[in-house]
Amino acid sequence: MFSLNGSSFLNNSLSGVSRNLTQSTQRKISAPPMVVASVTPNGKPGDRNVSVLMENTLKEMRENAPSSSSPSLTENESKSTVGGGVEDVYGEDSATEDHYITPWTVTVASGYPLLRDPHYNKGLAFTEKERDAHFLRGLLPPVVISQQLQVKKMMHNMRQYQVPLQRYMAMMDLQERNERLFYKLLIDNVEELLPVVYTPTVGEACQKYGSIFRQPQGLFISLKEKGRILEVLKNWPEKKIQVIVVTDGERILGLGDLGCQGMGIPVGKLSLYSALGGIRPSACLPVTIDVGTNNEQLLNDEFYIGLRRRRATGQEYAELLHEFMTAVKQNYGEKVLIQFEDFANHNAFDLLAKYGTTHLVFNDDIQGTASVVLAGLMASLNLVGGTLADHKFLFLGAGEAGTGIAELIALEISKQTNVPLEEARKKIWLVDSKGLIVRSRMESLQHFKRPWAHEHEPVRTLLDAVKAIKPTVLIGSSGAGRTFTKEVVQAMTYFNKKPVILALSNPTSQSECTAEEAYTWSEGRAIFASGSPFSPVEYNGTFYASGQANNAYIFPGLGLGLIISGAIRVHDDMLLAASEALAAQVSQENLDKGLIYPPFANIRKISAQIAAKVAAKAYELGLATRLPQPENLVAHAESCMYSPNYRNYR
Ligand SMILES: O=C([O-])CC(=O)C(=O)O
Ligand SMILES: [Mg+2]
Repeated sequence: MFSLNGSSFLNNSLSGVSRNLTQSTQRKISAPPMVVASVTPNGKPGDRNVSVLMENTLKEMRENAPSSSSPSLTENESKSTVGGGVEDVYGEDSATEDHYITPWTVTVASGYPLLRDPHYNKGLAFTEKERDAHFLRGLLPPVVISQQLQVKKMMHNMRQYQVPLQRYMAMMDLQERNERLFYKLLIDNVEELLPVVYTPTVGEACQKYGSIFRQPQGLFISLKEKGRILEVLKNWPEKKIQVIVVTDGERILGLGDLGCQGMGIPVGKLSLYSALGGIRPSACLPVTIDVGTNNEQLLNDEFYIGLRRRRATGQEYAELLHEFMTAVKQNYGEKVLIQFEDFANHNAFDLLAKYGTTHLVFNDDIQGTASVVLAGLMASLNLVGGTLADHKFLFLGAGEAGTGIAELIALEISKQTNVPLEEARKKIWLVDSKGLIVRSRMESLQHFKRPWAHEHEPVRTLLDAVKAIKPTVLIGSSGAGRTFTKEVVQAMTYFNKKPVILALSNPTSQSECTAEEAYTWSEGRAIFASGSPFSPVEYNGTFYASGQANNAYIFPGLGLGLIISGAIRVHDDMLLAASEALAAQVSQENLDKGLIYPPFANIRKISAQIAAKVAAKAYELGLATRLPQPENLVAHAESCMYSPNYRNYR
């Protein structure tokens, strides 16, 4: 299939389309196939610029309303006016005869376009036979090497770069050049490369997205596309989409409003869906909704890639989002998973509540983070003792992550102890920018904070809240760095033999404290994990390794579980199931090192376990549509996972 980002294909190979067709006909081969936009009604064979052609066609479609443009029919001729029909990849069945459709055709990639197609390119790993069969002779140097050697070489090259952003760019270039090699590299070197394609480096990449921009990745839907979002979705070259990660860029990690440049996040999350969760890359669609930005620096940046206006709000915002959500379901059906990512609080909760009942959606920052933190807490009980209900939790930050985690902990406590949810919530306290959330503040609180307003006198600072509440677990989720001060960590250590301290905010610059600070200030007693990775720390001659409490442990497996069961809704019990599955993967050996998360090196196995538990829950709740339920869900999940190994071409 051609890649939109593979401008290479569009630019280099349209003259090659007819050649491809001829060659493939002559040779009667069928792999690797490519979808090409062939001649449109108003185009000529061999026209180079398909996007212009398609643009014209679409323009024409818009100008000619269906009834006025339809050819006149005689009395006897009947035409279909109902766009229903059986589901087909190209949408012909669902278009009435009045509608224009895109005349997609399938052909076989060979020669130069094959080398430029990231889905099928293997570079120097094309075999002699493939070089003959696919007209590659002379287009490559004589040597034939294995994918393994390509990985070795790429890793060697990657390690030459000192600057993380250069590594990020090298990885993105590889993704655009040779997709399987990109995934092979990422899967085989996940611990080394996760911080490159994902947190923390992706944060810097988003901040500088405009200046490092080379090729578009993902789908950009801006206010300019209002009224035409369905058309925009149809421009995407892949027809079978299973997961969409969408952001509006308003709260990128803890970095704030990065507008359209937030695209790095959906792209990064989806590369993890494939590498960590085994979802086929072609089934993943990154989307950024551009409603403007309130980031003055970006508005004044000559390299900014987004709409140069302030953010749309209210009805204008809601309408664009609604059109998007409707178009997605219309185009991809009921079972496409939509992950909301890095929306600001004021939209995140409302979008989740609004679409949670009509679409297969979840919010990664509210629910994915909650699930990963709950898993870490469950595992930490092996080190600190007691049950969840025996502990007292204090949060700094009462936004998506804070309240999402708090609610999932309360739900689990309520299930374990049979106390009402309201009772379970009383073990959990939250501090926001105005201090401890208490009953006397109720009137002025945003709705998502209200369940946490317990009876207590006002407390202004985090340190005073630690002293007043005496929590056993301290969780940072405010997006503000350096807020777990020495005094705060020392107070936690004063009240607890082994204080559990989670500094969740991302990227590293926004972390509430560093691993080194946590271990030093607690004199090596803290059970510490953080959203962004930290290297092991030496304190008093002992090495302390900390886990990464990042939703990257959860969403790939959760997504896989939803997809293999054909789930149509996300249920909180699935998040609890995911937490239990992840916690069960923490070995005694991990715990002995103070780790409350398993190493990322085993993540595909872990994702399969999570997927199996999530799928089992979907079946149990009657939310699964893929029937019958496979007997061994773990084996089934593993068998469904995408492998990046090169395929052999006929
Ligand atoms: O992206 C990450 O590393 C975790 C996350 O969702 C966030 O910080 O918003
Ligand atoms: Mg996020």
